[in-house]
Amino acid sequence: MKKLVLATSNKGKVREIKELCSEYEVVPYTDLIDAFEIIEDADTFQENALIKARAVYKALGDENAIVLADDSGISVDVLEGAPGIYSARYTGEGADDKENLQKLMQDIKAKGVTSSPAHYTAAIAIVTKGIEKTVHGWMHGEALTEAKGEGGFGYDPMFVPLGYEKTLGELDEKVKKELSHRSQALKLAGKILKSL
Ligand SMILES: O=c1nc[nH]c2c1ncn2[C@H]1C[C@H](O)[C@@H](COP(=O)(O)OP(=O)(O)OP(=O)(O)O)O1
Ligand SMILES: [Mg+2]
Repeated sequence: MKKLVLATSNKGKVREIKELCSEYEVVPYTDLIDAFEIIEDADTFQENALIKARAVYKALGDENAIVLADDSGISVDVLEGAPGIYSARYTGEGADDKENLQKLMQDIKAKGVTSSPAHYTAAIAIVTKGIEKTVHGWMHGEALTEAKGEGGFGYDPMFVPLGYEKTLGELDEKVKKELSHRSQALKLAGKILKSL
């Protein structure tokens, strides 16, 4: 079984990527080396995913390692696409998921609406010997001003996927597994991984 090293410290991502890449041995990099800070200072999901994958590839010091990074976030139409690449830092550096979720609901409410069209983006970067590739996936839907359910992570309790009436916090995890930005991007990443 080919080993994929994940350049992430987000447990929700690790859980989902393990589920979605079951034909690989998926290992978070922190199982192999000490966690270190990676500054995600680019302007796009794509570049930030590459920054993470390159940093971990270099730190591992194993040229045959295959490293996969995910940079993702939610963009809300009524907020002109915010928080976008700043989703993890919406309430500041070191913010937690709950604080970010509360702020996003408040900011939508402050626009005088109770929901807004929104979408998640995931950029996946794959870095290995002589190769750097990126792909994207999206999930469209509606961002609510009310959090419902405990499923998923991050902004999922306030996000209703297009075609559904419940949030990702409430829906069976199979729905997210099928539809998510991450699963769409990983389907494409799978084609790259097969060619390695
Ligand atoms: O499926 C998702 N369901 C809910 N929320 C999500 C999802 N996907 C991304 N998000 C949110 C969480 C975080 O606020 C930001 C990702 O930020 P992002 O920098 O890519 O990840 P992170 O800092 O948590 O971990 P790391 O950089 O180590 O991979 O978007
Ligand atoms: Mg991050």
